[in-house]
Amino acid sequence: MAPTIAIAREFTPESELINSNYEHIEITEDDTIPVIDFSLLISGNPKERSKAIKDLGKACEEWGFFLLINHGIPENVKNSMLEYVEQFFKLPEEEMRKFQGKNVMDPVRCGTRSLNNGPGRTISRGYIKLIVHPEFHFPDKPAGYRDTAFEYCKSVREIVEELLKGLCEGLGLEPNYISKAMDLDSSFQRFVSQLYMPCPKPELASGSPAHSDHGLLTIVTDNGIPGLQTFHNGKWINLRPPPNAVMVNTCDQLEILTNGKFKSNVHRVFHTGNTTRISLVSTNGPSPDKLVSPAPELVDESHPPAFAALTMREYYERHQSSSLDGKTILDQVRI
Ligand SMILES: O=C(O)CCC(=O)C(=O)O
Ligand SMILES: [Fe+2]
Repeated sequence: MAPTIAIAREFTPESELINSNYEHIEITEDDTIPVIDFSLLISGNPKERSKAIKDLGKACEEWGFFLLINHGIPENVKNSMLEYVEQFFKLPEEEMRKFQGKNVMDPVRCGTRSLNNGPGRTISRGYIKLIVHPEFHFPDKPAGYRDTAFEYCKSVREIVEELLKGLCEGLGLEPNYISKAMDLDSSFQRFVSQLYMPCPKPELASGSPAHSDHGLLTIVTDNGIPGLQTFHNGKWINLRPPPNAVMVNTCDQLEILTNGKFKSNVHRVFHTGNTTRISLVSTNGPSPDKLVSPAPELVDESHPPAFAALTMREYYERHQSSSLDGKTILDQVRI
């Protein structure tokens, strides 16, 4: 079942391990995680919509994270996607090798990642990372995966567009401000699917490192096996979303664009136990060649520009070729 191919940069030699600032921190639960009802956001009822817009802005300011319900992604599409991911990682090694990719900007990359987070603390996960917009790159195996994924990624873009409209309105900007300024007709959308192997020795478990995402908003769903944690008020919060909710992260370029008003979310995966976690992660960002800097409308004497401009492409390249610990890349452009 375990995929065995690997990409060199995905292995971090012990000598290069970063001493994370996010280790040895309390892990807790929090029942005040914001929940946004998408049906109210797109509702024709102005009162409902304006309440949803207010809650959405508050979630991005205070958490950089929220659960989204009534989002309209059909349950059967999500379930098929999860099944296809499982089938994909069962493909024979020589089939998978075709999708391996060679460098971080390749539109199709898959492999395994073993994270060596200290003596005996190794986890294994299979991943496939695909650029799905403006051009749709996707493996042709297993049969049906590509077509279902096309629908799934399109639904995600539509949701993101509506969320961004709501966020713009909340900021006092024209609803299509971000869409126009960041040329979202050719938005940079990436689809990542990860399969976290069971970790039979829970005391040794770790997961993907603490990081914030590139892009504007990330939409995450999973197979119901928990593992994702968000960093909030100095603690790690376990996320246990109800099955009908998707998880949404505010990402670095939304923090840049809003000149720091919305905070990108630091999160990680901490997977333990005898179960396999599968996640579907879609990052949604500006058009690859767009220079991303604070919106002039959100800059004034008391809010000087907090970030230097960088293209989406360059930001992504840095993000993919660095060892991340929290907001590593955002800190590089912070003024
Ligand atoms: O696998 C997950 O649940 C989330 C992974 C993640 O944070 C990412 O791919 O950026
Ligand atoms: Fe992430």
